[in-house]
Amino acid sequence: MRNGSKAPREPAFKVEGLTKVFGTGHSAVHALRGVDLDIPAGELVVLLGPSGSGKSTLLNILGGLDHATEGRVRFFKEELTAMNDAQLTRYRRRDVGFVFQFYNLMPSLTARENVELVTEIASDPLDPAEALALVGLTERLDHFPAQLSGGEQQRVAIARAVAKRPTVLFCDEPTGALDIRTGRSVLRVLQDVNTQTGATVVIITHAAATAEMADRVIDFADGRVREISVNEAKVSAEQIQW
Ligand SMILES: Nc1ncnc2c1ncn2[C@@H]1O[C@H](COP(=O)(O)OP(=O)(O)OP(=O)(O)O)[C@@H](O)[C@H]1O
Repeated sequence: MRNGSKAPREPAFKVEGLTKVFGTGHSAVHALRGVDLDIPAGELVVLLGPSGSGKSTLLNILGGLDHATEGRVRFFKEELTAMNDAQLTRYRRRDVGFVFQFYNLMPSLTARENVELVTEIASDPLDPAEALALVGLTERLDHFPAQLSGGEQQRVAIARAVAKRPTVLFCDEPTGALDIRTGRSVLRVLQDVNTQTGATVVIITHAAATAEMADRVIDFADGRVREISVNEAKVSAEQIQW
């Protein structure tokens, strides 16, 4: 049995009949067409699927950045789809970290200061140096983004996202701008965040091999879940075969 003798994990997210339509009439785009899925708390989940299949739309709704057209999303005991904008903002601030393909660091601030932007407004944050140690950047605390490689900048962005101790970390193409070796080191950091902080980590990627390190792989096609597979023998990021 997966997870040894442990009981199945409680769902962090329970998604039922989720649809999202952008626009109306002839120009309507059906980005999600009735999605049902569970994301168990503490798992590392990879979302795969062709361009335009609805992955980012799902992530944006789960992350409280966008509203569903129909259907329900439950986050533990709370219903995200019943929240107003103020409640969604509170949910994002308290529970959610985001990592995107481009790092969005402030160029005039050091690595430590970029992380401090978040820790200064979070309620029970990690120390910025501790967050940067978690991503292996202890030696780079006082470097500016221009003095860091792409992979290092992405690791600062991950430190910034995890410094507020999010319950869930959403990553949209986190290795999309990186070469294979650097991408692998960033995936390793996401794996460490998952195991060391217990955060649920959801990664969108076009690199199908990333699925090898996931607990669960959700394959999208045309706004629907095509397949969900549980990975019985996940590997560490270094062992991924590209
Ligand atoms: N704000 C928007 N307005 C109109 N259509 C949108 C909007 N956002 C997304 N779409 C459309 O919804 C569909 C799903 O897009 P989405 O970005 O979720 O796909 P994706 O699987 O994440 O693609 P990619 O891998 O290229 O990022 C696409 O047809 C897209 O053009």
